[in-house]
Amino acid sequence: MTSTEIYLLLAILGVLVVTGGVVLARRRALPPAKTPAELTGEPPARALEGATRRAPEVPVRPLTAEELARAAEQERYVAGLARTRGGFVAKLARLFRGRPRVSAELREEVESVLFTADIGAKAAQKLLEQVTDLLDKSDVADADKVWAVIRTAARQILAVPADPLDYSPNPPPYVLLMIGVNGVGKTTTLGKLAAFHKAAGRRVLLVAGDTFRAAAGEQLEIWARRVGCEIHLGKEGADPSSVIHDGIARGAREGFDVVLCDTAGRLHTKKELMDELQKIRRSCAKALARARGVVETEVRGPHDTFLVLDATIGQNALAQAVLFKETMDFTGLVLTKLDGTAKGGVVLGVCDELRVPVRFIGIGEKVDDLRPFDADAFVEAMFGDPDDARA
Ligand SMILES: Nc1nc2c(ncn2[C@@H]2O[C@H](COP(=O)(O)OP(=O)(O)OP(=O)(O)O)[C@@H](O)[C@H]2O)c(=O)[nH]1
Repeated sequence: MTSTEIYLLLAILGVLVVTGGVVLARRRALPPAKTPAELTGEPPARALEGATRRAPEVPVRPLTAEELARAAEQERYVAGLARTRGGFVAKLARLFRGRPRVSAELREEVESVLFTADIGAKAAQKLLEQVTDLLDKSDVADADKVWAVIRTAARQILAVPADPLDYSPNPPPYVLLMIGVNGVGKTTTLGKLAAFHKAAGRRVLLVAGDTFRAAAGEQLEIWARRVGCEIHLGKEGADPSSVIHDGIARGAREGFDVVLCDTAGRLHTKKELMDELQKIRRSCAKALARARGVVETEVRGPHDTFLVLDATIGQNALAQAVLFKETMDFTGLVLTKLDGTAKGGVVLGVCDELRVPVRFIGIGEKVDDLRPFDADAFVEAMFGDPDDARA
């Protein structure tokens, strides 16, 4: 090796040593690489988990028994009112189908549906006014808005202000008189009501005040056996006022919580039969006054009198109720057979016209096919989700 070659080799070695020293020195000067924990600021275990973690799963809370019962109840309500929903509500829904925006021209069509529905002219007018108001504000309105306006107006009509029923008067028993035209469902409703009270733990006495028709007493006896409650029967052809008076007196004497009195069906046009109802009402007052130890004039009548209306006759039920009211006071309404008719919209008509609360509705013939009336649940079942109804 020549001396030149030796110098060259030494120079290369020198460069290498210096470069290596610089790199080592720089490495020492750099802080160590951060761990995932240090980068995220989380404790080490959680930070490492985080690298493989998915979005947190929201635990599905099982429904409570109460929520399940409520959902089942609404489902039953909806099923029971399926035919009613198929009436004017379905017709309205068809008008809005496929029209996300509706013009004022639709007003006439809405008017025609409402006024041919079995909801009575006044209720129809109220619903129409709401729709017109909305359409007047602009040339076109969102179909959803029109639908919502109809729902809200229907709810306002149905929500007749009323105190909740008081089944615990002091002293007991609570006395209810059931009245109405023949075949509307008085006896059946009483049987279902007996079951309703029994389930609530009340002692129930049924009173067979329909002494006109022998089969009526037997029908009520069948209900009493089915429900497991007692019955007070008069002789066939006996004066219904006296049978009902004695039934209430027995109810008070024997410590019943609830006394439910049936009456014979009658047409509101038959004066003598309507007079008989007045006499029955006075007998109730007399029996209750005795039970309370007060003078008769201090009691007006039974705690409640329910007029039963058959929804399948539509607007005729409304006319019936108006005429009944002229001669006999009633504190509540029961609309039966809503399961079998597209004319259930009459509920709107009677609520609007009479401003007497609907207390129960019948949605079938079975013992549990009676429902306390609830305006919200009814509107929900009738109008439901607009998209569903318009589909
Ligand atoms: N589908 C259906 N049928 C009902 C309902 N309520 C009563 N009914 C039926 O209507 C018919 C007449 O019922 P009743 O209870 O006998 O009527 P009522 O008013 O006592 O009759 P009268 O004693 O003759 O005045 C029976 O066949 C009942 O089963 C209901 O909500 N839905």
